[in-house]
Amino acid sequence: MDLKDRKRTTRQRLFRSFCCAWAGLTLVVRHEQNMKFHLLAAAAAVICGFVFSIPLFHWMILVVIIGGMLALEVMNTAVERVVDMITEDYHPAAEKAKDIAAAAVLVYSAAAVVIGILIFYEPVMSRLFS
Ligand SMILES: Nc1ncnc2c1ncn2[C@@H]1O[C@H](COP(=O)(O)OP(=O)(O)OP(=O)(O)O)[C@@H](O)[C@H]1O
Repeated sequence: MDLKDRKRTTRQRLFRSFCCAWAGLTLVVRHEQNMKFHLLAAAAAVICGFVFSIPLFHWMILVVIIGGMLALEVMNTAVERVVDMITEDYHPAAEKAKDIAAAAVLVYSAAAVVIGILIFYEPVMSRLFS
């Protein structure tokens, strides 16, 4: 913490932290293709939630899954940026770091798909065959 930061009140520091986090989020949304895809998938899940009138508990699961997915994509982008800052040349360690960060997103995406099926299978089937 520098001298300028120490002079700030707690509320000012909190507000500044929020502004930095917001700037990071808008950066990822604007520049990352994968984030746009995740947002589209999240919007589709929310629309399906309304269409099939899923219960409150399922909404809660959906919110956790969507929030986790977006947060993980943000962290993946942060890892990519840090690696790019360290080296722009090909480096096996850079490759491993980026691949491992991407693997975290892949694992969570697979879990999200399974949960999506568990939530929507029954309402979709009953709508189709009723
Ligand atoms: N400096 C590097 N050295 C070695 N391999 C790299 C390096 N940078 C990227 N790679 C390889 O290329 C892949 C894609 O890296 P890149 O930085 O382009 O991410 P990206 O395609 O933008 O990822 P995402 O689609 O998640 O945003 C990495 O997973 C890694 O395998």
